Amino acid sequence: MGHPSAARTDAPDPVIRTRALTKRYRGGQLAVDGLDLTVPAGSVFGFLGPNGSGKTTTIRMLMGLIEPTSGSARVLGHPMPRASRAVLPQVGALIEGPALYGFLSGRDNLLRYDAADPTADPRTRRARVAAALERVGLTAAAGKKAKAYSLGMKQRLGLAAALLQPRRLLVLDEPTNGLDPQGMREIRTLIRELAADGTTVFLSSHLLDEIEQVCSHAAVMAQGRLLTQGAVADLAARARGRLVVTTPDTADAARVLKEQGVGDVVTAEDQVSGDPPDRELAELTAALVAAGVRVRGFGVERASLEDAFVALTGEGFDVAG
Ligand SMILES: Nc1ncnc2c1ncn2[C@@H]1O[C@H](COP(=O)(O)OP(=O)(O)OP(=O)(O)O)[C@@H](O)[C@H]1O
Repeated sequence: MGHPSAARTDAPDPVIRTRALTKRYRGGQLAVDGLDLTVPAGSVFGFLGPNGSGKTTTIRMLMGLIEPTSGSARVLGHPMPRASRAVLPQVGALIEGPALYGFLSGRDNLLRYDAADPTADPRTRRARVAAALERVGLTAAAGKKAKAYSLGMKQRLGLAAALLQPRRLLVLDEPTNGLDPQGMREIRTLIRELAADGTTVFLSSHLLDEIEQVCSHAAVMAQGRLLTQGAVADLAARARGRLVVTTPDTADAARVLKEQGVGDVVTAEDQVSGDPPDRELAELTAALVAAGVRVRGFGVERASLEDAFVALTGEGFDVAG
């Protein structure tokens, strides 16, 4: 610290960094509130939050589509929206569903899209379109009219449009929204492949399990504010797992666990669970056995990202919508 020129030679600059980024819409709605986001290079970064938590508003600010009310955003090291013209050609974006012409084939949609891009080389257009179609698995369907495409195929065509040029960053807003499980799997596989090629992927989602499946890093939003961010493994590990005792003697077990300092003891059928105390678990089993509790199972269940979310907010993750 204190030596900016030396700092530059350290870890690569984050691909996205925001400082106190805030957006208040004209109607007065505070959609994003003092957001400090850091997206490391090479990550698959999940931007997680229930509907209305400010994800799309943040993405629109990052892409220079709307001005922040206050605070700042840097993408690929440059300030947005000021450096949009330098930054956006290096960013592939899929926001609010791809804009497609239904009467054109998938291939012709991409040719047209590429022709509208002043930075795209017309001499390599056909080859780049063919490569992008191949990349998303649409080569066989390339001649079909886009209106005949399934939602999943349309979404893949949108991704192909984002991949017509080499990109350092892909920004995908709810890329699996509305897709059936098969379509979701296809998009997730594609995201993993793109990340393996070294592209940083920033994707928003309201699905916890999606983030756990594809992302290396995540940020959790609620009501416009950042609750936490970091490596997915660390986020889950930060939430302590639940101690679970399986026994026919649930009332006795619950009493003993409380006496032993276990918090938040909950009984459900033949199981009693609670927050594990900071002490030797063997002492707990000994106390249970000494009290005559028949212990059929005893262990600490690994915490999931959902546990971490619940621990942070004190409420469940709303996956509705
Ligand atoms: N153009 C707008 N004018 C006024 N308020 C808006 C506008 N766009 C979004 N909002 C409000 O800002 C808040 C955040 O919305 P935003 O779309 O960013 O959330 P989100 O997390 O992306 O949710 P979703 O997944 O539903 O898109 C919401 O309360 C929303 O109603």
